[in-house]
Amino acid sequence: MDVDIGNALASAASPGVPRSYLDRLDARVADAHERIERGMADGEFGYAALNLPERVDTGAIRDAVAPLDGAEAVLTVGIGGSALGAATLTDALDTEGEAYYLDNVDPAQVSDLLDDLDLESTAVNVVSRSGTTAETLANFLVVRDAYEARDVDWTERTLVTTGESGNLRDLADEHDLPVLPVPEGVPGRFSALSTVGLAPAAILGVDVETVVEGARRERESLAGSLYETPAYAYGAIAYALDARGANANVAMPYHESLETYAEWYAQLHAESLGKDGLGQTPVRALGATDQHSQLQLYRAGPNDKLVTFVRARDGPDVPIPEADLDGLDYLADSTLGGLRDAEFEATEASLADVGLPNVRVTIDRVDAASVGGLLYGMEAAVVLAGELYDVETFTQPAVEWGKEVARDLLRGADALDEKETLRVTRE
Ligand SMILES: O=P(O)(O)OC[C@H]1O[C@H](O)[C@H](O)[C@@H](O)[C@@H]1O
Repeated sequence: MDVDIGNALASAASPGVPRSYLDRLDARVADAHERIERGMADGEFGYAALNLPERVDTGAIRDAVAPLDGAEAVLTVGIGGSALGAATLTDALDTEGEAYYLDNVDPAQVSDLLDDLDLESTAVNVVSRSGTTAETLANFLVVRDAYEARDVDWTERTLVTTGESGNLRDLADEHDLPVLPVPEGVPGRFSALSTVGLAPAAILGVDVETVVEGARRERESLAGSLYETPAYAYGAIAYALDARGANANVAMPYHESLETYAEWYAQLHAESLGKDGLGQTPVRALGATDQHSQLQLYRAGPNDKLVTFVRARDGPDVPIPEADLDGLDYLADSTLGGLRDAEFEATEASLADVGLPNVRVTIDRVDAASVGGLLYGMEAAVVLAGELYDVETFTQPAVEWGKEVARDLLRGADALDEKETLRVTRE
């Protein structure tokens, strides 16, 4: 990936980052890079994720998914990092068959989806790093029950990806289900390029080797200067802008197929950097759609955000048919891609015009190699930012707190504290 951070400099934006500060920050980037390389070399928790392009065994993934060959759909049951990386890949890339995700415990959604699916031809992919996540286990039990109710053998259609122990591992052992291991030292939100993210894509015919190859090329670009490393340039500018008041980080891809990427990035960013009272609030947006909703606020609201555009240089296109209509002459000889590009450039210019910092991330195409590179690059950006913020990038204690409390409530514990109430009701 390439990044253009020009519109985030103090010469173009307010808040903006002075070049002289970036030059000084680059010395810290060099130190952070050394720390990251050391963590990678030692396989330290979290840093090990950046080794995945060299370490992930796509052959083992292919072997594990082989029994599911012929499935027309894959239903992944997982949540957070155990669903978002896979969903980003299967939404971005062409698949042979449909990918569905149960990453919520909404009863209406779960039953509607199960009612609609042809379970006979649907593979089930259950993913939980810890093997204990309540939502995932509950959904899996409901899915299993639905297969049994329709007399379809779920054990022949299920693949599990989990750790060495936990409830999910026990279930897999009990029913002799094929199990892919979660990689050592890789937190869920950094697992897109591992068994966790790649297995559903592999079942659906995605060229996962090329995804990994794209990530490997991005890995090769990691060097001790933000001026040489697109991923670090992005991580450094986001960090420096946050310190200057850009407290929101808007991911705005200009490709419908990258809409889920913005969700993936939101988790990666928020869980990694939202610590010790620090961190930008991630916002998901989609170009050109959100030009017709959120853009009003971006241009005319407070200058408290960084907008990150993600777009491909090249891709499929559709000509806009001629129409003999007054006022539509500007569409003559144009294409949908041309219109989208013009809208992107107009949006970028409109934000630059009011000094709202924005960054342009460019990939070659929305294809396996480029998406692999994008995911890897953004992971490296977040790891670098974590070093600059000096936070514990790879933990998520605040999320764990909520998980514990939910479990206690289900076990019958009383509400923790008296909740303050001020109810306003209709007469
Ligand atoms: O893969 P699991 O152990 O089921 O965890 C799923 C998700 O659970 C929690 O919410 C964590 O904060 C996430 O980082 C994780 O991705």
